[in-house]
Amino acid sequence: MPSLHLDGITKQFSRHTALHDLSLTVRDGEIFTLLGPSGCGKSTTLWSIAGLHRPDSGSIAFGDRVVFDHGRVNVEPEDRNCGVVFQSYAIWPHMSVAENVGYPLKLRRTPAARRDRRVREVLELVELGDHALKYPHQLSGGQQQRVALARALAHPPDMLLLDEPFSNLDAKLRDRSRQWLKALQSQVGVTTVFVTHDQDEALSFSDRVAVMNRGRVHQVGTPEEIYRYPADLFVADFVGTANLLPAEVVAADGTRARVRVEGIGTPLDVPHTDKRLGTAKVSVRPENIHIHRAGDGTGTAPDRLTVPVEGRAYLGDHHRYSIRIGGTPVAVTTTRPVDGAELTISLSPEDIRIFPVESDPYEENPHAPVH
Ligand SMILES: Nc1ncnc2c1ncn2[C@@H]1O[C@H](COP(=O)(O)OP(=O)(O)OP(=O)(O)O)[C@@H](O)[C@H]1O
Repeated sequence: MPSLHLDGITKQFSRHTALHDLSLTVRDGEIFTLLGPSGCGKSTTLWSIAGLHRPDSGSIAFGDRVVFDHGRVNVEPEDRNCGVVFQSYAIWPHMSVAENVGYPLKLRRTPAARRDRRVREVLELVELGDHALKYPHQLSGGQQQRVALARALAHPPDMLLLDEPFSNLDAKLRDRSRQWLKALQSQVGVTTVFVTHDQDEALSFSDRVAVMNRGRVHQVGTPEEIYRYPADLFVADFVGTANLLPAEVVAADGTRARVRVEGIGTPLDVPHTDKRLGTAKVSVRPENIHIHRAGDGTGTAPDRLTVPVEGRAYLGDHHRYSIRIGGTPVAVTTTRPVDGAELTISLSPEDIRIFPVESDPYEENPHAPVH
């Protein structure tokens, strides 16, 4: 299966720039997810790969095969050999399941006997072997989506492109469908680009993730890299829950920094590769805020803070507490409940990420239109 290379892709819609000089490499056989808020350009990227949008600059290659090079090459969508599945199932209501799945093969004039064999094969693959003669209205939403997937796989595609394919399914079915599709994808081994705005889906489903905002890629990494080492404030805030606290970097040597966090009495010594000093925000995940319990020297160390509990929620496998550090609302989670009206906490320097505020375009002007 080929890898996928996007180089310098820009796409304008009249005066609006949907993609800014976007470059990405998707490795052979991996599940690569485009994650970002609504309108950030995920679908535009996917459609450009499929040949349904024509970018205004840049190039796209499937392995060594250039399918788009602005002004020079533009391979028609039907010749790119992409299997595409959209959010709406887009299967034909007047055709049976087998006819839907066989349609791309019919278009390619595959002989009937070979077509029937392949249809049976892919229907087995998506576990719909017994439903070949049914019509879409006789199937559940999840089954209809599997028909769409079978149709995308009928003529083995070079790229599988999935645009929010689970978003019409309820939470439980969505979860089951993800697991099932992940197993299927590793069996088929097809290079897959997956679009979602759902961070849980992106983290649980992908080999690697590109986090996008306003037509730009902010970070590419494995789910763990994205979650544990967000590249900037936007990624920290968008992926998972992050408490963002105002801070001041007072010393930095390129490996560690001393940072004063508003509301914490003593400066913290944090791993940090940037040498810039001054205004910053620190991000700390709710599960990384340490709760000190009675009997372990509560309140004696200068880096500890005792604050009122402003809210509490039981969430099945963990408990969440709302507190404030300085004036900032902060969420803290723990698997062991805490009694009492106050919480004593500290921040572990190893779990803190520092983001210089000036360096983050999202932070400078989060609501500016992209032109
Ligand atoms: N055909 C079009 N004409 C004009 N503007 C468009 C067109 N398609 C997309 N856009 C704009 O380009 C930007 C990116 O849209 P895109 O659909 O790629 O975002 P997305 O990240 O997929 O969002 P969503 O999750 O809501 O589908 C948006 O501001 C959108 O309004």
